[in-house]
Amino acid sequence: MTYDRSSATEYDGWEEVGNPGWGFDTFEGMMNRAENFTSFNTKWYGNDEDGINFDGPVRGTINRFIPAHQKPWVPTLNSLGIKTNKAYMGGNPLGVMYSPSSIDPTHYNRSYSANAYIPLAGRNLAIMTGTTVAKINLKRDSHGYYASGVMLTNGTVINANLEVILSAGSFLSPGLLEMSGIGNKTILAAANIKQLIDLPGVGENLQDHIRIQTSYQVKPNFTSFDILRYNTTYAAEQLQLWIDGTYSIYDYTGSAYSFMTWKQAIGNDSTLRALAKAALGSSKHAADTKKLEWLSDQSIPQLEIIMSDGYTGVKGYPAVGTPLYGKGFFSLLAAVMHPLSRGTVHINVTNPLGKPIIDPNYLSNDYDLQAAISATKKCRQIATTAPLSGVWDSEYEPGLDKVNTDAEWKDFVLSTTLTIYHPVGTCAMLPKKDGGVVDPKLVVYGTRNLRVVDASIMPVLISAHLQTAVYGIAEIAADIIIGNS
Ligand SMILES: Cc1cc2nc3c(=O)[nH]c(=O)nc-3n(C[C@H](O)[C@H](O)[C@H](O)COP(=O)(O)OP(=O)(O)OC[C@H]3O[C@@H](n4cnc5c(N)ncnc54)[C@H](O)[C@@H]3O)c2cc1C
Repeated sequence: MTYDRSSATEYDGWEEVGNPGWGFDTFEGMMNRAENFTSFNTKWYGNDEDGINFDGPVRGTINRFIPAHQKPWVPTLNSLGIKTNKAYMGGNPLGVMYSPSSIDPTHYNRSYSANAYIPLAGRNLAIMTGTTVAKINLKRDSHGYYASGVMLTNGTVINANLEVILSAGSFLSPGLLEMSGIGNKTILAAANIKQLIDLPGVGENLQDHIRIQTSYQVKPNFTSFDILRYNTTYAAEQLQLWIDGTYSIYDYTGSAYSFMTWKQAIGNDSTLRALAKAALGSSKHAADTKKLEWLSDQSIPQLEIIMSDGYTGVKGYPAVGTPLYGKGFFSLLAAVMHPLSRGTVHINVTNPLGKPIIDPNYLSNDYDLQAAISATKKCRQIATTAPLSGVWDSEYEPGLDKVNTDAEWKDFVLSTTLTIYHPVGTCAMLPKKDGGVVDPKLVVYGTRNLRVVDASIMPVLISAHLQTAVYGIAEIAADIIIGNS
């Protein structure tokens, strides 16, 4: 439920790679349209000059529940040179902050498209739950291919009067195009699907944020979120408070965030920049060239570190019966904002209607690996800096006595790196010659009325969690479609 935005320069970058009308000037307004912001804490945000809005459908809130051991977060980052940023939704996210969550403060549930937008829809919206689309039906006339409708997995055909909008997400939209005969000839041939439109960019260009974390056992005088794992009486009481709409630990969402450049995080960033240059070689791909450019731009975050309450690492919460069972922890989650690895997602050619084959290609170059190592070391530096150093007794993962040398950090990163679930780029909005799948009107190349509207169209991964951008993309699409119809 992290609700944030990247730097203005990154949205501008989407425009610069061949998409007129997609820069921050437009996109900020589109993200604002979706947003209805409430802050209980007027010290954090509170006026629309900060790049926030108060009358859209999706609720954003600075959480009212902040654990006591999280209070040192802002002063600790401040003492490491990271300035407090109270307006980080406005195109400059660098700094340390309490981030909003997409929470509806009237009942402390998640606010999202299903409960925010659908109630606003007209009576002509029909939703078919539990229904899976097998493919888009394409027909050809003298003007070329057009989408005549979709076929469900049970064989039912639904006809389209005007157009078909594909929003199956970064992992499933490419496969639906492939099932429909749009994509790379070799993949379609292997799956026995007749190629109708040659579009080799489908399912390529997969980018994602990688996440690595360290964890700390809090001093006994602090109550961490882990209490819900081992104290069922407390958990039941708190759940009832939440159901009753009263202040409760169940209100908790991650709120302690920070975004920094490599210079801010590690000082001299020349090694990382050299590794990035070497990793990309002579690539002219838009995602590569933009990421390289952004590495030298001191307005763009390269590292995010979140203080996440409760244990959220890889080793696992201590097992029942072990000495640490019943103890509380927090974790510092680091996310590399612009990893250079690009992967793929395609249909499984031996079972095209089954799960897709995802190859995220994580840590496939020395920049990504070194960035992950630097990110994890930064987590420890933050944890061992006052006043945060005063709230914990021991580093549970990886352990102060276990990981110290470069080789140990490398092993730790290689065995514990996760995703933070931000896949983009697999139906990229780029010129066709550059590997694009959709044009700036989100129309799939080679068709005139098939659009993709989801995270897969983002051509370059941005330094933010994705939901606000997905709402912005949907708002732009709505304008384009209404303008067309
Ligand atoms: C675990 C997790 C945590 C996340 N946390 C955050 C966060 O805190 N903050 C944030 O900003 N972002 C977060 N994200 C990212 C964010 O949720 C996604 O970027 C966003 O949902 C992408 O939207 P989308 O419309 O592209 O795809 P989706 O939200 O994936 O929507 C695609 C929809 O298409 C449906 N679909 C797919 N194939 C078919 C088919 N063949 N027939 C019918 N329906 C189909 C799917 O069921 C799904 O409902 C998180 C993601 C994950 C997975």
